[in-house]
Amino acid sequence: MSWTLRAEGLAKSFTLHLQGGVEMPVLRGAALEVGAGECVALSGPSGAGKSTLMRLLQGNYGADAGRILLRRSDGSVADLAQASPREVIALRHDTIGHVSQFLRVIPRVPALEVVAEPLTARGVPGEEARARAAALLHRLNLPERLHALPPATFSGGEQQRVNLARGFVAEYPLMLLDEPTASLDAVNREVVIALIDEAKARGAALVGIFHDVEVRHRVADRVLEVAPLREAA
Ligand SMILES: Nc1ncnc2c1ncn2[C@@H]1O[C@H](COP(=O)(O)OP(=O)(O)OP(=O)(O)O)[C@@H](O)[C@H]1O
Repeated sequence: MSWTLRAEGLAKSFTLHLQGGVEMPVLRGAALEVGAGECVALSGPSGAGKSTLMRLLQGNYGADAGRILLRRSDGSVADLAQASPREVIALRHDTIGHVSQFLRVIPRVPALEVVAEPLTARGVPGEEARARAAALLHRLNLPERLHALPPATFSGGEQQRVNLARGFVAEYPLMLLDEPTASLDAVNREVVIALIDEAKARGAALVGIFHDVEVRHRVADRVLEVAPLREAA
């Protein structure tokens, strides 16, 4: 199986300015390879560095050392760890899909537009993009009356479903899922499990943090243990 994500030798420390600039290492020599159609779950105790690793894979944090190789849909390979801010934005546009627990949106943009945006940004005509966005929102049981409203006032679970629809509406080679079912009821949790299975079937590589053990068990092909550094040392 060919890899879509290959990260190696990743290191990340934080500088604690409130404690006299002391350096706190969180990751050292972290490595992860994920193939097309595979889902890897990050596990490990609270504070071990799972979210930090996810942020590195998303290009939110710069790595102190290491490589994050990504295979784009045209077969070319990019190193996210060496990418310029402009290249990071381009990779998020066409290669890295992301679903976080919390929705960050531009104020006053309706939910339907929030979900359709990754498609229109790729050149899909507006009407088709909105139709695909609406179909996904329906599948996630978001009431139609909410589609035209900005999600700022939505409940936690409604916002999470908008976030999920935005993440799954376009076909990214790599999907990063940070607690994608945290605020969902059992019915919508099943929808998310089906969306993950479909993404795997079309050849996406997925990395997720799933605190819901049943969800993790059902979607993950492998579990990567992230061990706390100070205990590991
Ligand atoms: N921006 C930051 N500045 C300083 N320290 C940070 C920062 N982000 C994370 N840390 C620290 O790095 C360590 C790892 O945090 P991280 O959020 O990656 O853990 P986690 O495994 O995702 O934990 P949880 O399961 O509780 O979400 C923690 O000790 C945390 O306090």
